[in-house]
This record gives sequence, structure tokens and C-alpha cells, in this order.
Amino acid sequence: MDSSTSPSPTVSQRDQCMVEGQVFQIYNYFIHNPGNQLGMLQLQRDKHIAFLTKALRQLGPSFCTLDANRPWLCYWILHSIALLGESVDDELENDAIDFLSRCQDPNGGYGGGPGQMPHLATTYAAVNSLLTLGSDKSLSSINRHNLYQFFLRMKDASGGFRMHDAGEVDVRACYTAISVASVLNILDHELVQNVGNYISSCQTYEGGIAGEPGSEAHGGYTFCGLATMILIDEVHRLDLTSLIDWVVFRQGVECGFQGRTNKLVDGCYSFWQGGTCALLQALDPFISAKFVQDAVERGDYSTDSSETATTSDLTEHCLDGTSSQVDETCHSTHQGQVDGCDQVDFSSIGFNFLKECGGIGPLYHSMALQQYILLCCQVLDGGFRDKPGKMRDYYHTCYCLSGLSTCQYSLSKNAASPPLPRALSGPYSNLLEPIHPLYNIVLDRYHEAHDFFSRS
Ligand SMILES: CC(C)=CCC/C(C)=C/CC/C(C)=C/COP(=O)(O)OP(=O)(O)O
Ligand SMILES: [Zn+2]
Repeated sequence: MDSSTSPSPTVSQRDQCMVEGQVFQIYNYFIHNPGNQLGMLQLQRDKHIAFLTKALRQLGPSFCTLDANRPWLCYWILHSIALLGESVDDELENDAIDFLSRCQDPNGGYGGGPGQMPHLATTYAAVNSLLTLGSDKSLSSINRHNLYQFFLRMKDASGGFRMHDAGEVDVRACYTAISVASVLNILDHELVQNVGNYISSCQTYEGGIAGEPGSEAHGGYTFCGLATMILIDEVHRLDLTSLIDWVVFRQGVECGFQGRTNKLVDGCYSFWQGGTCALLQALDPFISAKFVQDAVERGDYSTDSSETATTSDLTEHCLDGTSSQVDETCHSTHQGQVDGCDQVDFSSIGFNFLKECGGIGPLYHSMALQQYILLCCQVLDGGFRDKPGKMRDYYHTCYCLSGLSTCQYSLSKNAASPPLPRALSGPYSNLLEPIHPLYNIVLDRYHEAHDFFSRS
């Protein structure tokens, strides 16, 4: 064909080739240097800590860069350091608490900097940063009474939340409000009312969840929507079968995840999509039971006790000894089978979720994802990136590490179980701290915060 008449590749096709080319080169090296496999898969822990600590120092002491994203920078950096099993020194900790306190609005919520309008996204980032710092000074700096008033003010008639006064209503806003209210133990029926209607209306024909009704399903919003539905005890209202179908097909040949259909893979989706898979994995006993119930309702199984399988046999089989844990978490997911299920105790949902049993193993190729993160996203001098050819940044460092941690614990029975060596790609020194998958906070910091806010 005459090249002048052949269609030229689109930018995204060229990008795709570049990524595939670089991934291919990395794999080629990997395959032809088997002796070096462990070395190439080594997490450059010290380099990452140095990269992150330097950034935190450059932000302080007054965090005076001109940026409305400063609470996010705090969260991405502090959470990454915590995932790597490190903590910051007292001076940095005090600077961060003072700075975040100055971002707190007198009427509740946190802005992007001192004196800036409070915003749900920066509120989530500021609160998660303070929980990650974890000291009494840090936790008691959060004004929960004013925060609750701010959340009520952001509540929209649709059931969703606005990101800020007169701002947009979307699934991100629902997640950030509900996640913070849940972890601070201020979640109640007034905040929860109709949130489930709003999130359900954002699940698309593909199975994933969009940012708002009528938009395209996307990994970031899917994590936010699913986590929110779990935290408000309404996950049964989503079509979980099609959600699983959608998310598992988002892992590409490069081994990383893409955020949406026909887009490029990107390291940050290791958490948004990998975290979605982890939540679904923990919900497996409930999903299996629902699957059986639906099959029986369709007439695929007989409920006649003389037949080989009955509803209760199959449900019992699917729950396989975990039913008490499921009952504790998924009150209404059992559609009235649990006594008192109309009295949802929002304060215990996040905590009880950790007891869930992910007996089925990961829903994605966890070893391959770890290889994508370590081989293609890790910058050997410290930090992580979207993909080869891109620059490292704190956002991708945070979400590549969060995704890596999720992979490493993906074979563990529940949050209290130790990690299994065979779940780990690379040497054992790669092991990160586990996270609470609903909030994306390191697990022991979550427990400290949970104790603190259960007392007060
Ligand atoms: C807690 C919180 C605030 C969560 C935010 C969740 C999140 C990451 C949402 C994604 C937003 C979005 C549509 C990105 C698409 O960017 P793109 O078009 O550049 O990327 P793509 O090509 O990969 O889709
Ligand atoms: Zn990204």
C-alpha cells in the first residue's frame, strides 16, 4: 500500500508501541539473565526512602510551595514511607501536623493549603496523613465535630456528595467523605442516606463504576465506588459478577493494569484495580452465596431436598466456615437473614472487614503485576512511575507501593495472617507493610486510629 495513503498511527498507538517495546526489552533482559532475576526484582528500599524523605524535607518547615495539593503530597509521601516500614523524625512529624492543622477550615474540612477552601479530596489526604503519623498529637488535631458538619454541608439531594461548596458531585466525593467519616467513627445514617442509590447509578454496562452517571467505567472510580458500598453495607446492590468480569480483564499483556478499556497500562492502577480485586476477593464468601441464590432463583438448582444440591447446601459450601464473619460485616448483604440487619452499626464495618476470608486467592495475576511494578515502574534511583519513559512522581510512588503491598498479601487468609513467601515476587526483603484495603492506610496505623476514635 502506498504509504502516503496508509493511515498514520494515532498518538495512543505510538505510545502503546513504545510501552510494549520497552516492556519487551526489559523482559528479554530478564529472561536471558536468569541469574540476575532476584537482583532485577529487588525493591530499592533505601533509595525510595531517601527520595521520599528528601521530598518531605523540601516541603518543610512551612510547606510553602505554591500548590493546592500539599495535603496530597503529604499523604503520598508519608504513606509510602510507612509502607516501606519507616517513620519520620519528630521534627518532620511536628512540621506536618502544624501544616495540616493550618489547612483545617474553622468550619470543618481541610483545604489544599492554609486559608484555602475546604475540599473533600484534600480532607481525605490530610486525615489519612495524620492517621499515618499516628501520634496522639496528630490524631487529636482533627476536629471531628466540625468535620461532620462539613460533610453534612457537602451532602447533595441525589445522595452523593459535592467535592466542595458548589462543587461537582461524583463517586470520588462519596468515597472521600464516607471513608474519612468511617475511619473517624462519625459515620451515621444521615451521611449514608441515598449514597447507595448514587453509586449504583454509576455502575456501567461494562461492569465497572464511572465517576458520575452516564460516564465511562474507570479503575479509580471503581475502587472508590466499591469501597464506599462496602463501608455503607450496601455492596449487594452492585452487580458484582459483571464488576469482577470488568476488572479482571483490565490486566494487560504488559502485566500491569489499565484504568479503562483500550487505554494504556499504568502503575497507579496496580492499586486502583488491584485494590478493587482485593476487596472483591474478601467478599468472595458473600459473592459465592449470592451466585448460588441467583442460580436457584433462575431454576438452575433445585431446592428439593431429594436433589443433589440445595440452596442451603450450596450456600453453606460457599461460606465454608466463614459465615459468622460474613454476617458480622455484610448485615444486609444477606437480605434479612441476619437478625437486626436493619440496625447497621457503621462503626464496626471497616474493622470487621479485616476478618473477611479471601480463601479464593487473588483474582488477578499477582506475580506478574509485581513484576510490572518492580521492573517497569520502579526507578532504580528511588521512586516509581506510570510506565517506562515517564518521570517518577510521588503519586505513582504511593500507588505502586500500595499495589505492591496488596499483591504481597494476596494469598493471606485475612489481615491478621502472616504473608506467605510464595506470594512474594523477588527477595523476602521486598516485603512491605500490609494496608487496610478500604482506606489505604498501613494496617497498624489503622488499628491505632480505630482504638483512639473508639474511645473518644
Ligand atoms: C481517593 C481519590 C480522590 C481517588 C481518585 C480516583 C482516580 C484515580 C480517579 C481517576 C480519574 C480519571 C478519570 C483519570 C483518567 O485519567 P487519564 O485519562 O489521564 O488516564 P487513563 O488513560 O489511564 O484513563
Ligand atoms: Zn497513573
